[in-house]
Amino acid sequence: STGNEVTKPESYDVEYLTPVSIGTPGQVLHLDIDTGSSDLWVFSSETPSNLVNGQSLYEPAKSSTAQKLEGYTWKISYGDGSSSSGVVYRDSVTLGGLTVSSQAVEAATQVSEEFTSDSNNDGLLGLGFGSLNTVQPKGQKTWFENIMQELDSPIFTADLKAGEPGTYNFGYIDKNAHIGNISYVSVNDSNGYWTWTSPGYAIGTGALVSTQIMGIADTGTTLLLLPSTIVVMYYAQIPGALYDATQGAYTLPCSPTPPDFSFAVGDDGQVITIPGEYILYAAITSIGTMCFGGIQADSGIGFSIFGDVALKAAFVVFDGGKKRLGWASK
Ligand SMILES: C[C@H](Cc1ccc(C(C)(C)C)cc1)[C@H](NN)c1nnnn1Cc1ccc2c(c1)OCO2
Repeated sequence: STGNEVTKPESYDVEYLTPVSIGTPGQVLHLDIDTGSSDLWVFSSETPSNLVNGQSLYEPAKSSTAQKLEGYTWKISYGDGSSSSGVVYRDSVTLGGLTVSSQAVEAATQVSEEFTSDSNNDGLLGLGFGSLNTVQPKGQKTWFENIMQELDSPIFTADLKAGEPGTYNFGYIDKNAHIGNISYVSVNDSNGYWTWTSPGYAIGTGALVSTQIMGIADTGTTLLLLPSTIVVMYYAQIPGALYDATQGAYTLPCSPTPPDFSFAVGDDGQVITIPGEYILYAAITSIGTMCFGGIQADSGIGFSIFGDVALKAAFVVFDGGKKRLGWASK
């Protein structure tokens, strides 16, 4: 089988939300598909009402196929400092027309302020590797791990776009969604992430700098987080760019458009070029002269993060069968 689903960007492409149907009859929630985590958790009837602020709720009591996993709990904290925790059900979960009849659905009984204030986000659907799942006493498989063997091919693809809806495809590669060939690189899943190594980068029209950048392909992170040395080099090319200690981030003038940023994939010379305008993230001053940089340092994380700023410049194949990533321009 194959499937596909549209995913829509929130403002500034901070995240992309995808409709997912849970339970019988289906309860549609809009989830943040996140290849950098492996819990499927949702706002629910068990989320204290003072922590709910417009989100849609999963109500297991209204699903004839919901089964409570007695004694099972989950608790997750994310790299941005946000967190959530709760209890666990098994229920039917349909994404892109594909149904997993017995998927672990983690109902939140606690969410941090960042989730409460994000009214359109009803939860996360992790598509990392199951080893990252936080359910106790037994870790649960992701939706993709559960559907994989039914797919024509054990893959899914991400085609995120700047400021417009994109697509997740499951089980097939849409040849019309990419230009030129797809370069594949091996994935090291030992830390549970889609971890790969880029052999180099280029700034603007400059020559490729050969250096290994080890990072994760992460649909759930907004920005491109790279080694500080590369980030300093990039912003050094931009008059007026500066590290704003109060924001803890690099900022740059909102015009003119900054240089493109390219990263190499594989040993066949494939490069993905991020247009400079993707690196002009939100304006930080009301007069709109200075912008938040879409490239920031990965300091303290231990690896780089190829988040949405990078992913929306590419067509990306997440190959669960061969544990590899495919990158193509589009
Ligand atoms: C942050 C997201 C997970 C998330 C998504 C959305 C949200 C809100 C809805 C409340 C907006 C919170 C959290 C990411 N997903 N793989 C993630 N989950 N765990 N680590 N990361 C990536 C990381 C890791 C480290 C860092 C970082 C980022 O920013 C700064 O330092």
